[in-house]
Amino acid sequence: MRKKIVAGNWKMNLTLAQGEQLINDILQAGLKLAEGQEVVVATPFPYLTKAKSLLKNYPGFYVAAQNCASEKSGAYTGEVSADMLQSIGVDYVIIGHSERREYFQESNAVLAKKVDLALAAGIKPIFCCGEPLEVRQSETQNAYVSKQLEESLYHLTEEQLKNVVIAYEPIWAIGTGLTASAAQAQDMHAFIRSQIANKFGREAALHLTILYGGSAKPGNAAELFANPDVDGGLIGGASLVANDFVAIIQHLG
Ligand SMILES: O=C(CO)COP(=O)(O)O
Repeated sequence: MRKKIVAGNWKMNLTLAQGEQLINDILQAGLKLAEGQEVVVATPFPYLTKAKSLLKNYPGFYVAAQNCASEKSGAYTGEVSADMLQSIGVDYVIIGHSERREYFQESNAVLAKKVDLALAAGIKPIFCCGEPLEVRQSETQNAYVSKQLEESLYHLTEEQLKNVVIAYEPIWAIGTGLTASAAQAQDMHAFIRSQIANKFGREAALHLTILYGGSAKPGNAAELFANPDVDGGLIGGASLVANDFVAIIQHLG
């Protein structure tokens, strides 16, 4: 069966000391992860090594970067490559978060290159997709998301896709307190799975972990995770509070 994942995206928050405290508080909760369940913490780049060393003796706990470069190496001042992330033991990398798409003009084509470099380095991409409010209001979200998948993932082989996680994050629900309803999440996740089945086959689609992100919190996680095509969450704000993050993980079931 496919993996169930709760991933915390810290974004550009916390000092190293605060991040360390947060991880220690999460570990203190003594979570018992069931077979196939994973917890991922996506920290800022400078904390990844520390996060990895704190989590390395805890089976089922992994670290993620929040981005990687779209080039392999070379004169790209300020960039961090997938190979560098691999060399410090990073397990996952978030690719195509809507904040990167919006503020750093990351196109579907650039994201396809990042996905390729991450996979080549042995790091699993958490590929984000999701529509802005006006697209949802015009009820064209399926076509919008489908194009994101097509242009960044459809060049992969079925074998490569096995190492990709998809996160559906409707932009209108990110940091707004507005959550997609359980039915809206399920509808989109089922749609994404059907698109993947059409392109890569039924087996690949059944194996694919699809996370929901956007104002997920302890109070709505159970309802969201109860849907057959929602395999966990990518959590922003609530991942910065140990008790909330732990409560969300517990709702994985
Ligand atoms: O962007 C998100 C996770 O990547 C979601 O953020 P919030 O949970 O703060 O809405």
